[in-house]
Amino acid sequence: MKEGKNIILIGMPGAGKSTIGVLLAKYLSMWFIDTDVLIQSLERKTLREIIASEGLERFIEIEKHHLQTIQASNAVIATGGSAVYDDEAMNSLKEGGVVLFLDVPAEEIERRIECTAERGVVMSSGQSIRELYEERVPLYRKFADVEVQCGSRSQEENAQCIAEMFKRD
Ligand SMILES: Nc1ncnc2c1ncn2[C@@H]1O[C@H](COP(=O)(O)OP(=O)(O)O)[C@@H](O)[C@H]1O
Ligand SMILES: O=C(O)C1=C[C@@H](OP(=O)(O)O)[C@@H](O)[C@H](O)C1
Ligand SMILES: [Mg+2]
Repeated sequence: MKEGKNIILIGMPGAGKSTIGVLLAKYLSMWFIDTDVLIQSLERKTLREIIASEGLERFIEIEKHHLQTIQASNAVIATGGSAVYDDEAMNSLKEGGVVLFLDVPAEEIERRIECTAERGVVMSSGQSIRELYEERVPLYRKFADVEVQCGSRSQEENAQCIAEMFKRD
């Protein structure tokens, strides 16, 4: 990988972007940015509060704004699962590095996420995780340079395996 390039993680909520991302940054001596944490600290509200007060569409606009203002290099960037709803934001992230889709099967995501309302997931009322997965996978694939199957390995194994891919480059 070219010096200074970012590694951008995309995927479903609960796929492990945040937990694997921080390990990957440690293994590769890179910065780590969690865009959810970034948005919360800049907005001084939790994502759940933003979604509750502003609604889903406005949340996506706020997320887009903050994703477009990221000026990072040599960073692992863990995005929120809804980042792919905005083409411009994703293209601006993609310009700065390699986009990895961390794919975890819908059944495993269902096991990991007990309450989508509590987590603040961008989904319509009555939509199931499986339906959300089917809606989003084409979007994750649209922006991904690499797809990594993360369902059957531990977070450390996933991070090690991804780190090896980049050490070889
Ligand atoms: N193999 C695994 N890889 C990543 N996370 C896992 C794994 N197994 C269980 N988990 C759990 O799933 C959750 C993943 O959450 P998180 O990293 O916040 O995902 P995301 O940022 O993609 O929403 C964590 O609670 C983590 O402990
Ligand atoms: O997929 C989603 O709709 C969302 C995922 C969350 O991030 P994680 O993917 O890190 O859980 C966060 O950005 C927001 O609550 C919306
Ligand atoms: Mg996360």
